Amino acid sequence: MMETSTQIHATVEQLGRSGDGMVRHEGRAWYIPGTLPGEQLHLRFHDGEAELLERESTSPHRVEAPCSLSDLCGGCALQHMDQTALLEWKKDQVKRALNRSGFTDLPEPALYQTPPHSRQRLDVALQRVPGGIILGLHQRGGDPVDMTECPLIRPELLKLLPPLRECLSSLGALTGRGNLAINLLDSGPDLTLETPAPLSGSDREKLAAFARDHGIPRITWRPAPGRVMETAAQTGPVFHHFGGVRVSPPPASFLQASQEGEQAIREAVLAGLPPLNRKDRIIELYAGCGTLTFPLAQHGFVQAYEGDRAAIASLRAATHGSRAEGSERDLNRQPLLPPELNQARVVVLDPPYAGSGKQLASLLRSKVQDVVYVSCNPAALEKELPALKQAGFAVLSWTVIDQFLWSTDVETVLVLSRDPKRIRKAEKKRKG
Ligand SMILES: C[S@@+](CC[C@H](N)C(=O)[O-])C[C@H]1O[C@@H](n2cnc3c(N)ncnc32)[C@H](O)[C@@H]1O
Repeated sequence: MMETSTQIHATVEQLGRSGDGMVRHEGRAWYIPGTLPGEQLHLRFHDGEAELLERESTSPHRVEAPCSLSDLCGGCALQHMDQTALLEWKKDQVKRALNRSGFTDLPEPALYQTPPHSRQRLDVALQRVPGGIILGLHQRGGDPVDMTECPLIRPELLKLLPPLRECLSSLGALTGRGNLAINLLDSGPDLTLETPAPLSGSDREKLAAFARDHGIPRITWRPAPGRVMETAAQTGPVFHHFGGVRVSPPPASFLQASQEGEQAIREAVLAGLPPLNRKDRIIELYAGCGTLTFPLAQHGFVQAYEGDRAAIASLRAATHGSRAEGSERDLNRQPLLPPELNQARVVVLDPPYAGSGKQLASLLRSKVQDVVYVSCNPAALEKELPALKQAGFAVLSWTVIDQFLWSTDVETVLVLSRDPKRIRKAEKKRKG
């Protein structure tokens, strides 16, 4: 059978959720990587696929990618877009989610963008290849790309990569594919390594020597995520500070992507609290190991809930002398119920990427008037916002934080209230 192909000229209408330019052809949307809104494209459609033959015009927001790996590495989808336009696009995504959910009369948002070289968390794939290993992020749907440069990560992490590559390539346990998570903590880089085979005695010696030589307090090993971990090397205490409180995060624990992003989130959350007495209760849901708990504890008594056993154990161990307590709870299976939530003057929630599901439904049935919602996914937010609107909440303020520079991810802090007095006050301030 003869294959048919069609050629067209089309203009990119908008960016899709993955950051690819969207054009319409024969009633359907097609997504073309590396293109920007307003750009004119010459395309060929062949076998159900769109091929970019030529970009015939250039968006004023197009810039040269700061990284020579940008076409290959799947870590960044939008390095070819200037940072101001990128932040504006992220803001528009959140605004659309709010508007579609019925929140139309909105205050101006606060915007924040983290600078390059600020990422403090890195999760890289490892792959044994002839003569060594590849250490880097996956191409879109493909093999990892060796991270020989990266404009995202902190310089300390970048500097660590060449000796790390050398050390890991000498490990017998890395027989095929593996993974490495690095959290840059106050105590130094905390490494969690996954390899297909168990570590041998000689592997452990190499890791211990690497930890000693490079100021790494801890290297942990596990066969796969969720499996039992063991300490492969420990040269000193592991710690990090949240709101001035010293916490000992578990291996591969959740940490905000950058210190700057964490600060922006923290400031937006604290600024969104209603007036509080020190005795007032703040219920914090999805607390991790205490990023927001300890700063919140300076404003009220915090009851923090978290499902990850190791994370909540580290939070609880740090609560001594602070005005916070932590409880382990799977908030999907056992959401906090309205009578429990009603004890709170304000609820702060920072759910995972998928959103807060049943927990939000229970929150909306409670009498809680004030909520600060931290979201890392506008799509999940869009699913949950209509119920908040229906339950009588208004958006008092919203902050869009681009802490995942050059990716499509967006962090948002929404300050919501259904307290008529607080809503009126916010409106008065906004309009007058
Ligand atoms: C986006 S992180 C926020 C953590 C913390 N607020 C911070 O800023 O570091 C989401 C947290 O939700 C926790 N989590 C995910 N699913 C959960 C569940 N079903 N019940 C309770 N916690 C859960 C994760 O372990 C993670 O710590």
